[in-house]
Amino acid sequence: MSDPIRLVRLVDDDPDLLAAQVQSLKLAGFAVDPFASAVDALAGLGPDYPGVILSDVRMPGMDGFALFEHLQALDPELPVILLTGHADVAMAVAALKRGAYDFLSKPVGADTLVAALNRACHSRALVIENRALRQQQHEGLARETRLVGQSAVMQHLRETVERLAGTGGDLLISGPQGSGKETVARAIHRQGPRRARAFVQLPCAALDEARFDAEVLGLEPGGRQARSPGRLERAHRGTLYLDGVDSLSPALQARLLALIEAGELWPPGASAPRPLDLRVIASTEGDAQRLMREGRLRSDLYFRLSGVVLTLPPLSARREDIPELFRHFLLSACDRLGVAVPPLTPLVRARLSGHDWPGNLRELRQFAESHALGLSPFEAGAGEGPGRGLSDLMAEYESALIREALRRAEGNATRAMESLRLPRKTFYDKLTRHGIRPADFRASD
Ligand SMILES: Nc1ncnc2c1ncn2[C@@H]1O[C@H](COP(=O)(O)OP(=O)(O)OP(=O)(O)O)[C@@H](O)[C@H]1O
Repeated sequence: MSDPIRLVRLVDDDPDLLAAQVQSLKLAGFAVDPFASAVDALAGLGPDYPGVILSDVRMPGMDGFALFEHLQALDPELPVILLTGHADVAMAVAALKRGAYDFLSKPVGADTLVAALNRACHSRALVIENRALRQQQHEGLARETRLVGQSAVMQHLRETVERLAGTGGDLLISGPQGSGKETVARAIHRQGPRRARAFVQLPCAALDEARFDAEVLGLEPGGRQARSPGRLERAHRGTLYLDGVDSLSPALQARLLALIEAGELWPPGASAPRPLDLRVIASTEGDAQRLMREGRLRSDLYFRLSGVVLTLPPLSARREDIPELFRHFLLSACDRLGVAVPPLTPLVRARLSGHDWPGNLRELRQFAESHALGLSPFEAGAGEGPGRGLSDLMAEYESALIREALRRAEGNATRAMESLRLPRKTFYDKLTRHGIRPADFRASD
């Protein structure tokens, strides 16, 4: 994500305090719109306001709590920070439970205020970005995450997804690599009661002790709150997808479970806990019960999640879906790359019907994408120089995909690695092999 917009609508009926706060926030780099009353602050405010609200509580006429109620009705995801006196703390805690972003007891130190506003702006930017992405999906990208396939297994799966989505409960999805676990989890989220909230993926394979605090809790080394919220906080009221939960160490599984079960988070320095309300969907590559027996999945976590277990079959068990899936991936790729749809050759057809697809849908998708790019190894020969064999073409394709992922992630190696779903070591090995440097994809300041 690019840097968030640091825009604050500031409400205080005391003109001196208002002027002082405007000045200090501007000095800290915020754009500030000051208002002397809640009614003025509401005027002209739409549901997609890109900034955040900072309001005093005690004001004549409409007070800060009433302003919060109006803002909740306008856009429940708009961060509202309330500045309270000692006497209002109980009500402020109640407002927090109803969705206020934070409250700060007066007098507030400049650092505390700036840190809270930075976090709120970041969270707002994520919400706005998510909305834009959702909009794009509705406008055509929906087919990227549609559950394609007419086999009996797929039809049954679609019905199950629809039924489970409505229950809002936690669940576990198991299936071989690339078989569609995340796609199914997203479909359940999208059709469920939390669809307007975030779907946050947590790639468990990438987490060790050090990265757990940063990724899950949004903490910097040393325990300070980072500018961007952790994934748990981002998933509040939405769905948290624990991708490959069995790859987390047992100790981290226990920590994660304790956090989820507590139903609240205590960011360092916070005056009250933040509520944490999650739907948890976890995935494992192997059979979850076996993983539990082998000690790779803690039994308490298993029992929390295993009320419903969905098992996805390998692609080889539903071969009749292969042609439709291939067409779907090919059309999506051509659309995205802006290239004409290449014809299906007998060799490609033979591959589709003859290969076992151990990498399941991901492998089929990559095959369709390489065909869209004219890199299909089975079509090599015409137009390709002598000596360019299958492995050259595959290497070229792999390098192109990694570069594209880094470009999209603006040079952020972790994000690129996650989007490619590669383990850290494999990703860095590939960077070395192809001579790719993430820094080359970062915008120069
Ligand atoms: N039923 C489906 N219809 C269309 N596309 C699908 C379907 N299932 C999966 N895909 C696509 O196949 C690819 C792999 O799917 P996904 O990432 O959901 O698998 P996964 O099981 O979560 O993978 P991993 O084991 O690596 O975590 C993705 O590109 C996804 O968009």
